[in-house]
Amino acid sequence: MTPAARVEAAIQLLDLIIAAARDQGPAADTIIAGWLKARRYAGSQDRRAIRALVYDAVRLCGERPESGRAAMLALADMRPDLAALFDGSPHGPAPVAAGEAAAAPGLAPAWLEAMLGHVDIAALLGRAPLDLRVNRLKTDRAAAMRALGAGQPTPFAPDGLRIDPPIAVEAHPAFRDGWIEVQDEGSQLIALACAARAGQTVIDLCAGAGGKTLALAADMGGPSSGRLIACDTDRARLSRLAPRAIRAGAGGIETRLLGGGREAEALGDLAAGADIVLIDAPCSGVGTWRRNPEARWRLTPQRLARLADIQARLLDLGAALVRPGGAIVYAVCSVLDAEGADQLAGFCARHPDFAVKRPFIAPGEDRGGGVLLSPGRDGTDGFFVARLERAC
Ligand SMILES: C[S@@+](CC[C@H](N)C(=O)[O-])C[C@H]1O[C@@H](n2cnc3c(N)ncnc32)[C@H](O)[C@@H]1O
Repeated sequence: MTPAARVEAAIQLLDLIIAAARDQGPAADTIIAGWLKARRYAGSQDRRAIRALVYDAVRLCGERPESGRAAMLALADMRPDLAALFDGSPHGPAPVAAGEAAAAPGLAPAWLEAMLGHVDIAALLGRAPLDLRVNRLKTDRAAAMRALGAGQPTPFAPDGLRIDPPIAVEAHPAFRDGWIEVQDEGSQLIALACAARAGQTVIDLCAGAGGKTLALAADMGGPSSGRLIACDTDRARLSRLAPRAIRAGAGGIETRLLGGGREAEALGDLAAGADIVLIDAPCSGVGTWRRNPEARWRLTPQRLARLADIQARLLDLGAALVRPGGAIVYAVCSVLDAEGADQLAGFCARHPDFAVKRPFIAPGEDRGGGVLLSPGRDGTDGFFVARLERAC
């Protein structure tokens, strides 16, 4: 493909990504993968170049742009090499018309930027390294580093490896043999905040495909040394846990599919019985903008309010599941107070029998009783995490 044709391809992709963000369609990565799959003529260099153009343009535009072309023109305003490619050549973008507007550069939609004064927003939009968690049920960090021939220990999580720039690890024997899982250091720290131990009853209330469940299983020395119950309302996600657990040598994890709004019924037998309840709640994902920068075009104040309602409900559900002396660990991959510090304040007002404890010694910044992790400060994705201990 010519350089101009790559720019035109990126414009077409941006149009799809903008529409998907407006209509709650698929994520940018999924759109790009599908689009490229259907265009076999694009070679590996074309693919890399198109992907880079798309993500550079997405990162540059804080508000959702009018069109892919407006987004690419914003990038071209900063890069004369790109501007020169709007030349009307075959398969390339049409020349810029007189008065044609480029999208305005920015960090985030104005309403969100106003809620993010306490974090480095530009760092939220930076490029993420690849973090791995070494599976202690199978190996240790030094052996995994030797097997991979790459990586450095992450600064805080004892089983973390950071690979920067990222490499494809899914095809590596160490991955196939269950030695490693792809997991941001922040997620590893959340599992560590649970301090799950052998013999305990641990509920992962929003387990998804089990990323943190597997870390909890490793901390428990394997789930057969206690009870580890992974729950979610999403059948497809939860069904991905079993094969991952087998690969990781962590068979025996119980799974429970919950009905949305009827979660308490499905968990009645566990009332006041858990040592630990991890609530890795559904959230806006503001803390993962490094990986999904277009997510900032999806969020609306209404959607944020709906998420906050679900989070408060899940916290109350968690409170009913914890035994006296047990703990809830509440986490969101968001740095918005509406999903973090404000949720914690509401919970404490509703449940005076719980006390807030710092979930780990380092890293993170204290915020409203919990801890905020952020890419600018801690090098992790953005998270809010809190540990709530129930009085004996
Ligand atoms: C942040 S994700 C969890 C990620 C997962 N813990 C991991 O480490 O990979 C939030 C999960 O909450 C689930 N969820 C949404 N509403 C729920 C509810 N009412 N009860 C339980 N899980 C819910 C979603 O399906 C989603 O998988």
